[in-house]
Amino acid sequence: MNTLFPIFLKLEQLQVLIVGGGYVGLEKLTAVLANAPQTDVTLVAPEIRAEIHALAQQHPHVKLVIDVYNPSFLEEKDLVIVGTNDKSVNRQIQEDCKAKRLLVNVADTPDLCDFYLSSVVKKGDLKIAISTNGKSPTFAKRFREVLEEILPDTLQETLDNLQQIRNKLKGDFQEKMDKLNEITKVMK
Ligand SMILES: C[C@@]1(CC(=O)O)C2=NC(=C\c3[nH]c(c(CCC(=O)O)c3CC(=O)O)Cc3[nH]c(c(CC(=O)O)c3CCC(=O)O)/C=C3\N/C(=C\2)[C@@H](CCC(=O)O)[C@]3(C)CC(=O)O)/[C@H]1CCC(=O)O
Ligand SMILES: NC(=O)c1ccc[n+]([C@@H]2O[C@H](COP(=O)([O-])OP(=O)(O)OC[C@H]3O[C@@H](n4cnc5c(N)ncnc54)[C@H](O)[C@@H]3O)[C@@H](O)[C@H]2O)c1
Repeated sequence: MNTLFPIFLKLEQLQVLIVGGGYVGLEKLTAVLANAPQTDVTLVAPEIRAEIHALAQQHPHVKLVIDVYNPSFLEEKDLVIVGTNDKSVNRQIQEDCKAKRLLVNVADTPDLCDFYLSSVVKKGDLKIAISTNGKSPTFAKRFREVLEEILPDTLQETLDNLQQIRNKLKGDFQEKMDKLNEITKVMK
């Protein structure tokens, strides 16, 4: 049973720390910015890949710090993603986060994660997050590609129309719900 509870974070209102500036750091920073480009992200590592520097130049809210991790980096942070190549450092950061009740993801160690990143399907305002319960990120990626292919581009128009109708509907909550369920019946 997949007991993960999905939520959609307003990440641009939060302070994110990424520790590690290698491939994993790049992958996770890319995932954050692809969804929430204005997020305040601090990325700390003694060595930071050139692609990360390039991303930071395009995203003014990304701050790069060339340093090794120490607990002071956790101050004022809401969410932490860890991906150094030193397992003992990763474990130490996870323990520091737990002590401060910060939510933490240790990218290559599911047992140490409070949350996983998901594969994300985007069609305009529609966003679908895919989880395989950690069983196969590659399956999640492939399934994202399948959904991206089959979802029609007209979806955004449908959502915009539905929003307009929703804003215009009069009556109490139940009446509005009945009307919206009626209009969207064709989708079944
Ligand atoms: C979805 C996505 C989101 C993202 O990262 O943005 C994501 N991984 C992606 C890609 C990917 N990651 C890996 C490969 C190589 C092939 C393979 O192993 O399959 C590929 C494929 C590729 O890159 O092509 C390696 C890998 N990943 C994890 C482990 C450790 C382990 O399983 O023990 C190892 C092995 C390390 C090793 O062997 O040493 C762990 C996790 N990866 C997760 C998410 C979480 C579970 C999500 C779920 O429930 O499915 C979880 C648990 C934690 C987390 O990272 O949050 C993103 C696809 C985005 C997209 O394209 O749509
Ligand atoms: N590359 C992948 O796709 C992948 C996938 C799954 C798991 N992993 C595992 O994840 C880990 C990281 O992989 P990678 O490819 O990003 O490694 P990498 O060698 O490219 O990068 C490691 C990063 O960690 C930083 N670092 C090391 N010690 C640090 C410290 N004390 N404080 C802050 N930063 C520190 C380094 O400066 C570097 O930026 C490895 O253990 C790897 O086996 C990698």
